[in-house]
This record gives sequence, structure tokens and C-alpha cells, in this order.
Amino acid sequence: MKAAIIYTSKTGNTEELALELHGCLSRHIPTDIYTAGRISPSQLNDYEIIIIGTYTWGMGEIPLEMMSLYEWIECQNVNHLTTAVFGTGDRFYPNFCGAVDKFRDMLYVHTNLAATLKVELSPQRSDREKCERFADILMKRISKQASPV
Ligand SMILES: Cc1cc2nc3c(=O)[nH]c(=O)nc-3n(C[C@H](O)[C@H](O)[C@H](O)COP(=O)(O)O)c2cc1C
Repeated sequence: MKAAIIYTSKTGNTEELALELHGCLSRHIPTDIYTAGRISPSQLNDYEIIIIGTYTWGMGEIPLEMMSLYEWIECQNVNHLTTAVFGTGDRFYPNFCGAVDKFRDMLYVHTNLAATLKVELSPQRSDREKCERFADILMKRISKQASPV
């Protein structure tokens, strides 16, 4: 079983978070990491777990470079995929991490959504624990699927 993190970042905050999560997840499961556009949606078929990372743009919008991934997942029959979504945003804006919310709602409908994580701007030391928890929740979901009771 393999996981892929696909993220986008303009000023580095979401990238920092993606790298932190990559470190946490790699301790549990082989995890590849890509920036948006470096993996074609069809290559996602190689993975059982997809983790999406995004900042928020406009007024609570998903960045343009993440839209093809969003639309691909929305149109495929991928309810076997386990997914998670994380992102950074700024509470100054009315829709804090609105792009994470939009992905979350779509992934909840179309996939086996396991976890979400929102961080304000650049991840702090205190966010490390949240990253560990995010990875643990994801792993628990996988093990539940592997051995249903
Ligand atoms: C034009 C603009 C619009 C933004 N809109 C939002 C928003 O609606 N909600 C939010 O939470 N953050 C918003 N942000 C803040 C960014 O999402 C935040 O700075 C984020 O950490 C950037 O991530 P990055 O460093 O990975 O690019 C906006 C930032 C800019 C410059």
C-alpha cells in the first residue's frame, strides 16, 4: 500500500506543512510527494491513499492549479480511495482555509475521507503534534479497512 501527497504552495506555508506531514506519514507507510501538476491524475491509480494540500485563494477559493485534480476525483469512480486534506490559510479572511473545506466536502462524497487539517499561515512547533495525529488517524482508518470486524 502506498500514499501520495499532492500539494500546492505559493509562498511556502503549505509546502512546510506538506513536508512535515510527509515525515510523519513516511514512518508508517511509503509516501511519495508531488507538487500540483507534477503528477497526472491518472497516475493516482498507483496509490491507495491520496493526501491533498492546498492554500486558499480569492475569497475562500481553491487555487487554479488544483482544479484539475479536484475535477478528476469528482468525475471518477474512486470510492475505494482513502483520502485526507490539509491546508494553510489566514484568519484575516472570512473563509478561513475555504479551499480545504471545498475539497473536504467533495472528498467526503466521492472517497473514503479520513482526516482534515487546517493551519494558520506558517506551521508552528505546536502544529507538529497535529501532524502526528493526522497521520495516526489516517493509519487507523487504513487498518480498519484492512481488517473489518
Ligand atoms: C489574494 C489572497 C487571498 C487569500 N484568500 C484567503 C481566504 O479566502 N481564506 C484564507 O484562509 N486565506 C486566504 N489567503 C491566505 C493564504 O491562503 C495563506 O497565506 C496561505 O498560508 C498561503 O499558503 P502558501 O504559503 O502555501 O502559498 C489569501 C491570500 C491572498 C494573498
